[in-house]
Amino acid sequence: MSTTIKEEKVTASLLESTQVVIKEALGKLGYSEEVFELLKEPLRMLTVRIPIKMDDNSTKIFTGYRAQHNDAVGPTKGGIRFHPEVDEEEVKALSMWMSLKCGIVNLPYGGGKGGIICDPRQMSMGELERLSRGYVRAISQIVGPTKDIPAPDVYTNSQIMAWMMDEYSRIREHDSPGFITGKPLVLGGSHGREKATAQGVTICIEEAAKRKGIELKGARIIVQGFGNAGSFLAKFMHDAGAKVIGISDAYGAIYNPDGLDIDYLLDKRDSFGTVTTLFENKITNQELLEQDCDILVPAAISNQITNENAHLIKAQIVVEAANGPTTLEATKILTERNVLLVPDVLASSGGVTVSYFEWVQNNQGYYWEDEEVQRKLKELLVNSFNQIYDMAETRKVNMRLAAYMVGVRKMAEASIFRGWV
Ligand SMILES: NC(=O)C1=CN([C@@H]2O[C@H](COP(=O)(O)OP(=O)(O)OC[C@H]3O[C@@H](n4cnc5c(N)ncnc54)[C@H](O)[C@@H]3O)[C@@H](O)[C@H]2O)C=CC1
Ligand SMILES: O=C(O)CCC(=O)C(=O)O
Repeated sequence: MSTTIKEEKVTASLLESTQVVIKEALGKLGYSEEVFELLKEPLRMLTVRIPIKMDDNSTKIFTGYRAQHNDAVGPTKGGIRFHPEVDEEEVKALSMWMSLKCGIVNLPYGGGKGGIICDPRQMSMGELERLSRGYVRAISQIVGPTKDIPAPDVYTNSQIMAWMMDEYSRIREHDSPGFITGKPLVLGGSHGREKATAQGVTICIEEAAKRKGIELKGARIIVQGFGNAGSFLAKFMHDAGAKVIGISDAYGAIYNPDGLDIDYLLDKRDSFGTVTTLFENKITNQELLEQDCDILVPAAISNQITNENAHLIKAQIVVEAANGPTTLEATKILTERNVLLVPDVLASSGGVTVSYFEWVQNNQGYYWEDEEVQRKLKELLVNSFNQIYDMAETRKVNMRLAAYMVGVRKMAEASIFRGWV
């Protein structure tokens, strides 16, 4: 019972704190209160109940959501999360962050996000397939290549995207690769999508390190989370000559000041990003965040750096690969302590950027080489980083507020031009 109350409190504050920063950003840019009223919540939120036949022949009803924040700029876009702690308020906040990411990288989208309350680690492949297909049937009226385009997020992957694409194509009675991104290459996926989030984080780390005068080669890095975002990032940092001294997953953290054997860990991790269960000598996720390092990358879940531990963070640079890992109070504390915080809506925008490239390729029916994807991604993210860093300097605001100011502008302008406010 007490866990439920705590979870509700935490997720409600994710939405509220997003609203606080959006309001401040719009105010700084001179937009009216009506614009805030429009943008403070998603335009649409669908709740669905999905009955699934389980392997033991029982029927289980799963609850899922799809939020569409604002489609003034274009169709909405954003991932689908399969996690036991998914809830409505969190999905709303996640859809709003997607709008900001698309604004920051200047993609022709608004933000969307979906989630199902479930624990895929406890489900068979058959159950997962039926749940993925059931979710698509339940939301099919409001999604589509020109309406709302889903993608992977926590505990979903290219196989789940493939089932969902197949189900949508059957409903519409024509092949619809542009309905969803993050697909396997053979089904119209893009080169580079799997590693895109980590690639974007890497670009942000490189830029932030330059600003802080830190040499990446030899820099000590801690990464919380060893899934899609965290594990690729650990590999990229290791390959760049940095020393990855700590990583974690949902079951704990491992730490070695001399550096971890990243290739071994990558080889041993499972498809849910679990690897620490193989080790006895562990520390907790919270202890990991407080270890001495140069660069800290939260790449797992929200609300990890709070007013309780922000003053204990030793890193000079914090780059948010996860959505919402740092609370507003903690953002203030880190900024006052002169830690360079690269906010989620910028740092994790590499995923949706390459998802956009995938959708463009699906629409054209013409596919790009990996190098082209890498070049275009780098160009966009370096430009976005510079824009936000300069905004923070010239307007004397923290990096999160600067990112919201850059991210919200196009959506506000498009809503005004459409005559919505
Ligand atoms: N996959 C993508 O393209 C994108 C992901 N993100 C964000 O990055 C973060 C990680 O996502 P993915 O790597 O895709 O997920 P994933 O499902 O591949 O991996 C999740 C990782 O987080 C760990 N984890 C789960 N619960 C945890 C807990 N309570 N404490 C510590 N670790 C925990 C898991 O063990 C696993 O290592 C999420 O916040 C997600 O929203 C952001 C942008 C794009
Ligand atoms: O790739 C996408 O479209 C969305 C990725 C996502 O859900 C995120 O950036 O949080």
